[in-house]
Amino acid sequence: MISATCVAPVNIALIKYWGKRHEDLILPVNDSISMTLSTDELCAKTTVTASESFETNRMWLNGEEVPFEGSPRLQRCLKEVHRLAVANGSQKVPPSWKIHIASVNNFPTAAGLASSAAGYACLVYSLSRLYDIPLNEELTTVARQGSGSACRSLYGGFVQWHRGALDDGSDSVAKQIAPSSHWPNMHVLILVVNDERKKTASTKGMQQAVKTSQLIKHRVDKVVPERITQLREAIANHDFQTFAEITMKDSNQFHAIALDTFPPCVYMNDVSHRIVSFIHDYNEIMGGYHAAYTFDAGPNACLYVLEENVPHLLDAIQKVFPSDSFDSDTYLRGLSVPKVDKSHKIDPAQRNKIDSLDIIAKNAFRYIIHTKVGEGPRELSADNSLLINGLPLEKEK
Ligand SMILES: Nc1ncnc2c1ncn2[C@@H]1O[C@H](COP(=O)(O)OP(=O)(O)OP(=O)(O)O)[C@@H](O)[C@H]1O
Ligand SMILES: C[C@@](O)(CCOP(=O)(O)OP(=O)(O)O)CC(=O)O
Repeated sequence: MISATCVAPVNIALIKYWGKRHEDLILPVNDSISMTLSTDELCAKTTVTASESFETNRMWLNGEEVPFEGSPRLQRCLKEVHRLAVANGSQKVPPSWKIHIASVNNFPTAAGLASSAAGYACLVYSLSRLYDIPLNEELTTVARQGSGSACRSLYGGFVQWHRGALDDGSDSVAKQIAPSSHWPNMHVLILVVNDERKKTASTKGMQQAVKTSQLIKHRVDKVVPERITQLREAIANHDFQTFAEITMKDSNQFHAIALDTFPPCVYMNDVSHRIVSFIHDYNEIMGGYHAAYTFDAGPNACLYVLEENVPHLLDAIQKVFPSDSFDSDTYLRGLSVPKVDKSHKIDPAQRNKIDSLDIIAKNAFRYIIHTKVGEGPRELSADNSLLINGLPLEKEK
């Protein structure tokens, strides 16, 4: 019996992947760029065990067994790992051995916080450790076939998923643009919006967009290629102004395409739109971009902000979106935030303008996660295993 246990990060796209040119191979219609978030705050953790004595492949997600054979995406990932093991001459795991997988997310699953990206990246990375396959571009093509955005979570820092041109998808790979150490003060606040409404799953939503949206063609042919070049340059130059503008415009365009889909897909809600409007007001008061929003296929906002501006932004958020739980231990999660004091050199005129902003909504967020740019997946020691003798910890007892 052999095992590997790993953690993998969430990534949030700055230029969105939306639309496939091949459903099964998960080949996108456009390139995308994301930032990987630190695993200290958000991560998937997975143990994979292979044994001669296992009769079937099995998987447990957050403690509950999920049908392995009923999931074509899981099966495709395993099949691809087997193929790479042969190609790399790795004989660590005999091909006839079945595997057991246990995975947990330290944040809500399927709540629009990119659990599928962290989850499939973690699965594929753990399998690569088990089968002794190197982490390289080819491995990103395997994660891509679990969930498209997962290929970007195999690297830390800033990552580009190249759409590729080949029919077999072998050139549709993720590559790191810059490591997390390149822009270490790039922080993120995730505003988890109070909303239990069910969304249209990303897979379905983008399928409908490709079929029915007329705007998506213009985005793919014209807008994204220009933005990719500009954003790469902005990242290289630590140019937060261009970074922020492209990020916000691309989020808006993605949601415009979702609305241009027929029937339309509505992912943002009223609170999301109020956050957008607040960030524009805030940036105007500050005389430049101090924060940039982006929204995935759900109402939660992800705000990019430089570390030195976090306390002031959070202070302003609490002014306009006051929460009764602000001082509770569970409202502000993740990295600690120093209180705003005199060391935050804010022009008194700006201070006054922020202070005079009206309350927009009370108790609009369930909680806020403060995190930052982070590293790619990593292997943990055996004492972190989620499986004992091939069964999840609690089932074994
Ligand atoms: N740790 C994990 N290991 C393996 N698969 C996972 C893991 N976490 C989530 N998944 C898969 O991802 C699915 C959830 O993906 P879904 O796209 O619905 O939500 P999300 O990724 O949280 O949100 P979004 O894609 O909108 O950001 C789960 O049903 C499961 O199949
Ligand atoms: C809005 C997005 O988060 C869409 C992510 O879509 P998925 O990667 O979840 O879709 P599938 O490939 O069908 O599994 C934008 C992005 O991450 O680029």
